[in-house]
Amino acid sequence: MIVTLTPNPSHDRTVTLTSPLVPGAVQRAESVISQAGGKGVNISRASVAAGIPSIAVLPATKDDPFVLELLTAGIDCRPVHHGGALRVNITISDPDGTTTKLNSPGPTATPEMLAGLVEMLRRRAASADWIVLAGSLPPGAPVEWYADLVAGLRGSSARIAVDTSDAPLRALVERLDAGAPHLMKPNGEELASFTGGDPDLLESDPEAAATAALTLVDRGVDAVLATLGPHGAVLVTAAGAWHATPPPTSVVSTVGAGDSSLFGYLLGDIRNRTPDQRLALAVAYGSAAAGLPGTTIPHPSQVRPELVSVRDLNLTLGG
Ligand SMILES: O=P(O)(O)OC[C@@]1(O)O[C@H](CO)[C@@H](O)[C@@H]1O
Repeated sequence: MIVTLTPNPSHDRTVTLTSPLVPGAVQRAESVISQAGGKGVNISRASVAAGIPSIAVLPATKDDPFVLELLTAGIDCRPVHHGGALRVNITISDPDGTTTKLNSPGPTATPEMLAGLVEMLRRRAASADWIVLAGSLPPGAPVEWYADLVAGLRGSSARIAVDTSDAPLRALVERLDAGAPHLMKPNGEELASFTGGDPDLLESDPEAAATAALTLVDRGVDAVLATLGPHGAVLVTAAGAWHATPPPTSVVSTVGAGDSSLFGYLLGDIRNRTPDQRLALAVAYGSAAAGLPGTTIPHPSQVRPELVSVRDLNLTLGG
């Protein structure tokens, strides 16, 4: 069972263009689609599609069409009451797969809503293999909210994964000594945000990304899955470091690729796969997602781990 928390879910609206986006121009869209999204929601979708039970915890009113969309898709969605209207995030998809994303701040969180989310997670923790805390925090949530949540959940039997960015990520990294998650999934830019490295270098150089990820492992994180866009991903644990290269992919929309990768890793873990096999599943899930429109999350039948090549980085560990 995977329990996901999406404290700032979004209606993902994807505008598909027939010619590349030109800032300042009037352009006609080929199509516009809307999907209930947010990082944890996407992971719950992938999980249910793969036959792994999942609960999606998020703030919303019970009768919000967002909640109804998820329930209709077979996702066990547990909304915690929040009066504010959910945000709309816009994706502009160019014909060559270039993805431009405009993410809104979302409604302001109240202390009651935040406490309700924590309580809902605590109640579900005992039955979960993994609890995934994912995405941005809504306005009004303290930046150290995830860090506190990880420290509070560490006593439960579930393992904890975190995928966030910006100030909440930096606050979590600052406070790893008070309680580290079992898994973190930064991308190159996020690694750079707390190591001070060059984001482009970290995305394109797997050895550099693995060295940056190792700083988290040295501070108590069991595994770091660093997704590197077209350059695949690296996995770093106390036992080793691996890099996986994706198969050639015709990119349609990169939205949800990172969430799909994170789910692929969790799926491999739940199925007791070796670390390199988990990494191959993560990269296969990510590239399958990149080949699908908008925030569409792949079904296992679309995922080809056998086309992913994995190499051992032979990183010097524990030094
Ligand atoms: O603004 P956040 O919470 O960081 O990210 C939100 C978001 O971009 O993440 C998902 C893709 O990973 C989308 O479904 C959603 O729009």
